[in-house]
Amino acid sequence: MATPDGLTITGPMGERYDEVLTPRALELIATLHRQLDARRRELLEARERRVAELAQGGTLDFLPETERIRTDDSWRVAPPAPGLEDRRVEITGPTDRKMTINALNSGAKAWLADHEDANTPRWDAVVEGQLNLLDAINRTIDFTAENGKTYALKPDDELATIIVRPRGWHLPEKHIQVDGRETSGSLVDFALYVATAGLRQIEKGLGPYFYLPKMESHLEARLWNDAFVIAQDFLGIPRGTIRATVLIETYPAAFEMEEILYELREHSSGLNAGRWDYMFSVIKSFRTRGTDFLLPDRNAVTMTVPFMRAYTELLVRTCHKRGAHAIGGMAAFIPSKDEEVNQAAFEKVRADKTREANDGFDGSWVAHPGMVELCKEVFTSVLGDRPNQLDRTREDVQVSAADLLDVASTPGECTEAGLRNNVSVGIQYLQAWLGGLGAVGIFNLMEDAATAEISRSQVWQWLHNDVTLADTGATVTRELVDRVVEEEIAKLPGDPADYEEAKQTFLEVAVADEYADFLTLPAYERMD
Ligand SMILES: CC(=O)SCCNC(=O)CCNC(=O)[C@H](O)C(C)(C)COP(=O)(O)OP(=O)(O)OC[C@H]1O[C@@H](n2cnc3c(N)ncnc32)[C@H](O)[C@@H]1OP(=O)(O)O
Ligand SMILES: O=CC(=O)O
Ligand SMILES: [Mg+2]
Repeated sequence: MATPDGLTITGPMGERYDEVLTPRALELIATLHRQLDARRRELLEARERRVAELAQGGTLDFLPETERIRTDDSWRVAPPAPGLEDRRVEITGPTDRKMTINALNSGAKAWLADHEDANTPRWDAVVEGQLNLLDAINRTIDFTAENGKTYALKPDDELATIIVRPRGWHLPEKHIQVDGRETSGSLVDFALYVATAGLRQIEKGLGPYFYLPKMESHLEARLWNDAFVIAQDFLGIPRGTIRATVLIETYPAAFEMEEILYELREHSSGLNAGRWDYMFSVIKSFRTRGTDFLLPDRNAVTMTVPFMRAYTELLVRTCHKRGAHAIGGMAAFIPSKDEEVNQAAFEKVRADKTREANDGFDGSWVAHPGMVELCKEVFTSVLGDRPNQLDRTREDVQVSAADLLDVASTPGECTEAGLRNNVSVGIQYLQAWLGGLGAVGIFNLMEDAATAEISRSQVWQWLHNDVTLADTGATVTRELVDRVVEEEIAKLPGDPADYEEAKQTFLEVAVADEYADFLTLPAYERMD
């Protein structure tokens, strides 16, 4: 197929790929790459410099140089765009054909169509996920399962609004190169959607809407804003048509929430509390700083511990001060066939959503269609007929940098049970990811790239800080981790040899002295 000068596609061309890899979409990728990729790389280097400063005893704080933005009460973000006024329940999930139909039909107000945490960015998933979105928007999507069950969309007015989550700034797309360099996964996912299905959304009275993941600073938000302006001008659509909700899911970003809204204000549709990546980022940011930033077993860190509470309270306060939606995070419990486990899962999700609704969030996330009604019911009990509670400005909330940094007072212990859970989840997740599944249920919980990052980072942190386990009194050493890895693999179904690739990837990201920034980076290298 014809491609713009300097752009090469190294991935195979499957059936109908030309409907997504259109000349216009490819031209946009080349334009965005040439104008923005050098800055993207500089911003990734700035992340490395910050990590080095933190390792040398530095800290995180609100930025003095942007104080003017925080104290200027005059600015607001754009009013909610069509289809985004009422977001009391949003479902998330990957963009394969069946899940696309199920998510759109689920009764949720919005669907986060995921190219990030819940997705394995294989070339076929990258392109076919976009094709599925195009078919859904054109209402030509259908699906027949192997068991003969057929799937079709409900009428348009019953479908969730589509919000696409492109990959984070750190992820490359090796199958599309411009001027001999691999491109940014973020810009590829963004351009392919906005130049195809996203444009169709405008014709339908909606718009190309996005969730922006894993940002670490307002300068990264500025880069996205510039991408939006370039794309809107390129496509001849008015500025402000594109809308984006930013996930506040890194530790540094929690100190720049207001600045992030400001950078994107013309295109902003709010902030989301991405709790799992946030926890991962807390571990990652201070991983070499001994016990001051040591989290207990992953499952003991709830949303009510002081540092997590400070983060969500500040998020609601910041959003509503600026007229932006505040969207809650993911309770990882999913329905189970075991009635007792199922009941506990529903109770925990109800408690989580009730806390969020009472705190002022305008809506929240669920991972499974079976949880949609529950979340809707909880938020409706607080919102009633109002589409949101933007009027709850939460002026009572006062959160300091010290509150956000107060990890030390988190109750709980580091245990061998926690170590075993982290090892088993990490290996099982990587096994699924390398096989093309970016989200899976493990031990009755939804696991995705964010939750798996917590597991492998905890193992790294405990190992590299000589942590003593409360239940056994043992110190976490390389020998102990190696033994636990073998024992946990032996408990999994099938031949232990089948897990070799996942095991090696896990060891690379959980024990190697050089900490990998993201587990998906070495995993992506291994994928083909
Ligand atoms: C940290 C974060 O970023 S959270 C956001 C990213 N993570 C996610 O989006 C995870 C989303 N959830 C999922 O992917 C899935 O729920 C899983 C993988 C955890 C479990 O999926 P399954 O094992 O298929 O669960 P289960 O068998 O109970 O599913 C029942 C039905 O619901 C469907 N379903 C389950 N979850 C979803 C979903 N999120 N979206 C659409 N449909 C779904 C299944 O396709 C299945 O459909 P069927 O009955 O027509 O065959
Ligand atoms: O993307 C969401 C998260 O919790 O991570
Ligand atoms: Mg995340």
